[in-house]
Amino acid sequence: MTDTDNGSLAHSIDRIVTPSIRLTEVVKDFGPQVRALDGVSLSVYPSEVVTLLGLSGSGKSTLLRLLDGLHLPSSGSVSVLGTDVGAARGRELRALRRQVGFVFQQFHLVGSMSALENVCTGALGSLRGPRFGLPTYPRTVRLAAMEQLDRVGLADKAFQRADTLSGGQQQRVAVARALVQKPRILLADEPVASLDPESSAQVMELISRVAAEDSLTVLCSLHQVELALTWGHRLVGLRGGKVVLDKAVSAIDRSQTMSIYSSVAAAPAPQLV
Ligand SMILES: Nc1ncnc2c1ncn2[C@@H]1O[C@H](COP(=O)(O)OP(=O)(O)OP(=O)(O)O)[C@@H](O)[C@H]1O
Repeated sequence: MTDTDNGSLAHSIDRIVTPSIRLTEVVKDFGPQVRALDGVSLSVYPSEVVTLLGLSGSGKSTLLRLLDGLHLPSSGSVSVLGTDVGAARGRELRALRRQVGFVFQQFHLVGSMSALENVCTGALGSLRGPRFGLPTYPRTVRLAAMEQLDRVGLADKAFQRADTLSGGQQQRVAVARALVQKPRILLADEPVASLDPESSAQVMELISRVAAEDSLTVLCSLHQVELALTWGHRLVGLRGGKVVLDKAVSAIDRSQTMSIYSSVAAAPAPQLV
């Protein structure tokens, strides 16, 4: 067994289960100087929680942004829920994005809005026109938002301004906002990087719990090996834009995670092309 056996096994599994996410030989260049992803092939299956580890600049955010159409691949293909993301435009891309929730390191809440209104904004993709204030959202959306806030343990903070909440609470609001759109996939880009260890564990426990309850496929980038081993089903390591580790957490020997971080000098990140 090698450190990327999951990658080769994926070809066999793909014939039986359709992956929620499939990257095939994806290269992403930013101009002629920077190759952020260098031939990445990866399949993520329904209800899997996969964590992405890698040094700063190894390509984690780039990979996640390709899945939502925020970046286009330079070559190779990116398929999400059966849609070719690189080719999708307009209505098809909007329909795909409604099924993909995104949680960011910096929460991206509107500080002057209440927690509840921030959660309601998660439904904007399926509403017509802009909304100005909580009462302008349909009652069904407000109720669904309240339900998600309750689920993340923050019903009592519903009418509190987002910028008065702690970092951990703000991230839980951001998770509720992603959930209100009823996604099938949840992408999380270093969701706990700005949080203390206790809040980090709470947010990871929350993501893991809602993933199980809603059968979500999760791809989550992290910097902490320990969190990846505790909350993920599978760990994918990126170094210099390449997959260097792809294994079920249950099969990982902790020392293998060093392959993601070792030989830093030899890992050209970013690579010059
Ligand atoms: N929009 C962009 N324009 C130019 N270069 C970019 C852009 N986005 C990312 N890069 C470069 O691509 C490489 C991979 O960046 P990326 O943000 O994906 O890494 P990362 O693993 O998410 O890093 P971090 O852990 O610091 O967030 C880096 O060299 C980065 O500078």
